[in-house]
Amino acid sequence: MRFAPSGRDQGAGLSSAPWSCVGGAAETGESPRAGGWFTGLETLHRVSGRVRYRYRCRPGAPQDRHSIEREVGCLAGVRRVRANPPIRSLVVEFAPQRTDADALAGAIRALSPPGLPPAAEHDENSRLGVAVLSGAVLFASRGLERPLQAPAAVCASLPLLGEALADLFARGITSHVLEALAVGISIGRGDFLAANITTFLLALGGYLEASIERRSDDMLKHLLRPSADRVWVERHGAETLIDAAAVRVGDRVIAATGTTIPVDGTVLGGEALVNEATMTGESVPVRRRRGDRVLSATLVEEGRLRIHAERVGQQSAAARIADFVGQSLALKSRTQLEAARLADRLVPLVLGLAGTVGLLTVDGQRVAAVLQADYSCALRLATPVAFKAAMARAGRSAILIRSAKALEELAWVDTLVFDKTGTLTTGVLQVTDAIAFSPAYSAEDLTNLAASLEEHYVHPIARAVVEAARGLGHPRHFAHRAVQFVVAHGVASAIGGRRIVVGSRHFVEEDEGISTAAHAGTIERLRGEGKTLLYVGFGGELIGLLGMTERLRDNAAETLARLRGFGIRRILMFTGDQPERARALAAELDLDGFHAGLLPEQKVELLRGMVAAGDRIAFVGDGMNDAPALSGAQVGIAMHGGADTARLAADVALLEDDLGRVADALALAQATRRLIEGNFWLIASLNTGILGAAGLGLLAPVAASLLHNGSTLAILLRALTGAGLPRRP
Ligand SMILES: Nc1ncnc2c1ncn2[C@@H]1O[C@H](COP(=O)(O)OP(=O)(O)OP(=O)(O)O)[C@@H](O)[C@H]1O
Ligand SMILES: [Zn+2]
Repeated sequence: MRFAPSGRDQGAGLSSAPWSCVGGAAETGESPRAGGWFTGLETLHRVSGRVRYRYRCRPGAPQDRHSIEREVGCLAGVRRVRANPPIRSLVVEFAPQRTDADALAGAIRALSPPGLPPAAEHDENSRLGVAVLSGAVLFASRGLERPLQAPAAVCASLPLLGEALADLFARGITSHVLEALAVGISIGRGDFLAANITTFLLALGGYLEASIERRSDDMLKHLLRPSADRVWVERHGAETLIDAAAVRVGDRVIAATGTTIPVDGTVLGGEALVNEATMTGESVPVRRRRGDRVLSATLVEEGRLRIHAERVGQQSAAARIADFVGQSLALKSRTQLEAARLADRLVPLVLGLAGTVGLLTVDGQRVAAVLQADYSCALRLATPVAFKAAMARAGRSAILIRSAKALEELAWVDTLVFDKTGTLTTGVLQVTDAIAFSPAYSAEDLTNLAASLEEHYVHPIARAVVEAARGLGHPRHFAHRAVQFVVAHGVASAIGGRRIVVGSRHFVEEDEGISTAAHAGTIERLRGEGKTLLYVGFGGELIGLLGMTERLRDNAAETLARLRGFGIRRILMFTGDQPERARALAAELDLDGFHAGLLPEQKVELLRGMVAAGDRIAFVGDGMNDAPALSGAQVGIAMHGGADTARLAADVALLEDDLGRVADALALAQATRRLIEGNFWLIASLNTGILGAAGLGLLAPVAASLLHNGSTLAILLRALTGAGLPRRP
């Protein structure tokens, strides 16, 4: 049997940092598609700290002992789980001070089955069914005998009535209730055409929305798949890089700074700060060490872990991604929330108007006509549909926009802050100089030494060094101890018992106390040539320098010009590189300012200060050290090809290595804002007109329904087709 790992020791650190699991809805209570794995759960027997349930699984959901024990074992306070599927018995041991049998039962009921497709597809299909049914009724009922028309209309409107009743009990009077009331009055008055048209148009609208929602979900899911295709594992005592697909349960997987953890498992050794935002939405990293559970698709921000793989490949990824997408889609924009709130407030208004008209005129026809027109369905639907259409459009332009909220904020941005390496410059650096100072090492040795360490990391500099070593024709790997990565400084390890460091001058000189004074001349010469320098210190001595060049992106100037054209007031550069390089580039690109020599925390501090001062900032970065900054600005934009951390911390991720996409994203966001504002205006004026005319008795219910629903659909279609949104250039 498997023990829930959190049960081994209820260490203080562990219990204060509950890690989420698949279907961890029980903990967050927020996943929109939570629930439904266990349809029946009966408490059979309980004593302090132990409870036995009889359970029943939803048909089609996983029934195996392993899945059940694993998922239930993830719940807060659970120490140990034993499931016995043949007799449907589930024994759970828990920490009584943290939970009890009833709370646990609630949490178990709220679990969703791992790896099942989200409910959106069912929703879409059933809505299509309803739309087809009501459409058929609409067309057929003209030919029906009069006495058959009533039951047909009632039949077609049943789903609507059901939804309205459910709403009425759960949330009070909503637009669904108004719609049902209007349809009901029309049926009561024998106006079946009006009833059928309304039912059909509402059903069609519902289907369209579900369909676009599913499509944009699918796209996001596809785009968010973790990128790691090669994984370091420890086999027979040595670390080897293997295909992600070849990782097996029981493997010892190594995950280091800047990479996504490729498996679900338990930490065997090492220590790291892991960002579990993909799972929990919480972007403050948590410390993970021996005995802790870690989850695939979460990110190692700093440190290094040896992990015993318990779930690998699709098995772990599928569920994770579904969860993540659910979370990000649940993140509603302010506009969307405001529209929904406004819609709610307008419902009683329409109802009041209908009541007043009814009292004044005692004319059922007028009441039904007034009830046909309300603002809320258009208000409620048009905004999210426009956002999703824009997100889908963005996806086709190789821009992944994480949420409606991100898109909305991007439209308001007035300041852009760029990171340098890999963002304004191409992510590809070239090692041009390898200069050895010690006679014991040749220039080739120097490159090979540095590459032996750098091959373990993802950073443009690391990549350049590894490429340079490959380019030597006979790369040689120096056996070294585990590599330590110091963010924004460099890498360190030990070879033959002596410490080796490769990194910035600050790192080597100030942190490691290795003097560079003896080689000041060479350093100055290379810097004068505009080279980015890497210092190699070994055994406390500077043994050499690697000089690299980087190139501005071809379209950097053009993109910045476009951004200014979109109304961006300020364009800045924040870089970890030296001021000399930064100044030259800033002058070349005519930036409004720059800050150089920054550590990641300093980038965030600067951004926070600017946000506090009222700037609306988008930060564009690519590296793993950019993750904090990406979440520090209103909108974080991650370049393609950057570290996983950047991609997952970002609100907008570019899927092509093209800086121009930043301007495209901004153009799209602004166009979306215009589209939504236009829709607002249309909805308000059209429906006010309809309401007024209906109240004055100028519109029959059929006409009101056609006008209202027709215009609502037209507005939805306008949103859906993204009218006015820029197409992929
Ligand atoms: N993998 C690495 N190997 C060696 N040195 C590194 C490595 N990563 C970073 N450094 C050193 O730390 C410095 C700062 O790194 P950081 O990633 O913060 O900025 P950057 O890549 O130079 O520029 P930017 O901030 O514009 O992306 C680098 O200029 C380099 O000297
Ligand atoms: Zn190595």
